[in-house]
Formats: sequence, structure tokens, C-alpha cells
Amino acid sequence: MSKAVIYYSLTGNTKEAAKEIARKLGAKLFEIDLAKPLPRKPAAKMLVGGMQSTFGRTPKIKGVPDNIDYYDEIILGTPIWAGLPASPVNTFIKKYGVADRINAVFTFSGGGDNDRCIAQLSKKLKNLKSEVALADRHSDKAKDNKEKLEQFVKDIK
Ligand SMILES: Cc1cc2nc3c(=O)[nH]c(=O)nc-3n(C[C@H](O)[C@H](O)[C@H](O)COP(=O)(O)O)c2cc1C
Repeated sequence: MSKAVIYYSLTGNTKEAAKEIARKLGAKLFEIDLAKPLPRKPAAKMLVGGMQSTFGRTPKIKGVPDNIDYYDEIILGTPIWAGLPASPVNTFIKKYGVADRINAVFTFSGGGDNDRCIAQLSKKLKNLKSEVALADRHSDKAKDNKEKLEQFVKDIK
């Protein structure tokens, strides 16, 4: 079985966890990104990113490895945008034929609820077996991240 941890991260939370998960699993690590970055101004960034997620947009992305078909177990990481997966992750799921090979998901929120995001992903990913909801480093809830992440890694090992 070849495992890959694939993630999108705008401000580094998902990236940090992805690195740790990949290291603990001995999995390959890949970062996907928007081909066209979000606007720089914070308000515009929130608005554009939030709208893209709300409407299930699939903006062009880069960073997906050419040999993506080689990986039969994909662990996917996403920030929560407007209660849902970040838009680059929509693109990855819809356009790269990977949906049935994603068996674990980790999400990061600013402290809000991850349930709606996980519920939406569960509908799209029929082999999803493990998921964990983590909180931004600036949130009070971040204190539980370490323990949750360790349990998540144990579940998928
Ligand atoms: C466009 C946008 C929308 C967001 N929407 C939410 C939200 O609905 N609920 C929430 O708790 N946090 C929300 N956040 C905060 C991020 O989910 C949170 O900061 C997360 O840790 C970011 O992960 P990252 O550092 O890997 O990018 C939003 C952030 C952005 C940029």
C-alpha cells in the first residue's frame, strides 16, 4: 500500500499537521495550491475564499503529483472555509479521480464547527474511514490537537 498525505493550507496550520502525519506514517507529502492566489487584502481574501467554498467552486490548482494514481491510500488535509472544505480541495476531489482512494481526512477550523465539512466530505468519499477535526493555533481548542492527532494517526496506521 502506498500512502500519501495531500493537503491545502493558506496560513500553515494544515501544513504543520500534514508534515507530522506524513512523518509518523512514513507517507509521501504533497501540498496543493491555488493556481491563482486569493486576493491579498484580508477582507477580500475571506470573501473570495468563502464564496468559492460555499458554491462548491473548483478553481485551478497546482501541486498534484503526476503519479497520483500510484497512491492507493490518500490522507487529505483541508482548512474549513465557510463551514466547508477549502475550494482547492474541491478541485482535487472532483478533477483527479481520487475520491475513492481518500480514506482519511483532517480538517482545521478557526474554532468553529467542523461537522458540516466532514458531513459533506463523507457523502463524496465513499471509502472515508477516519476523520479528525483540529483547531487553529490561535483558538482555545488547539490544546486538544496533539492528542487528537496522535489518535488519528493510530487509527490509520
Ligand atoms: C476564506 C476563509 C474562510 C474561513 N471560514 C471559516 C469558518 O467557516 N469557520 C471557522 O471556524 N474558521 C474559518 N476560517 C478559519 C480557518 O479555517 C482556520 O484559520 C484554519 O486553521 C486555517 O488553516 P490553514 O492555516 O491551514 O490555512 C476561514 C478562513 C478563511 C481564509
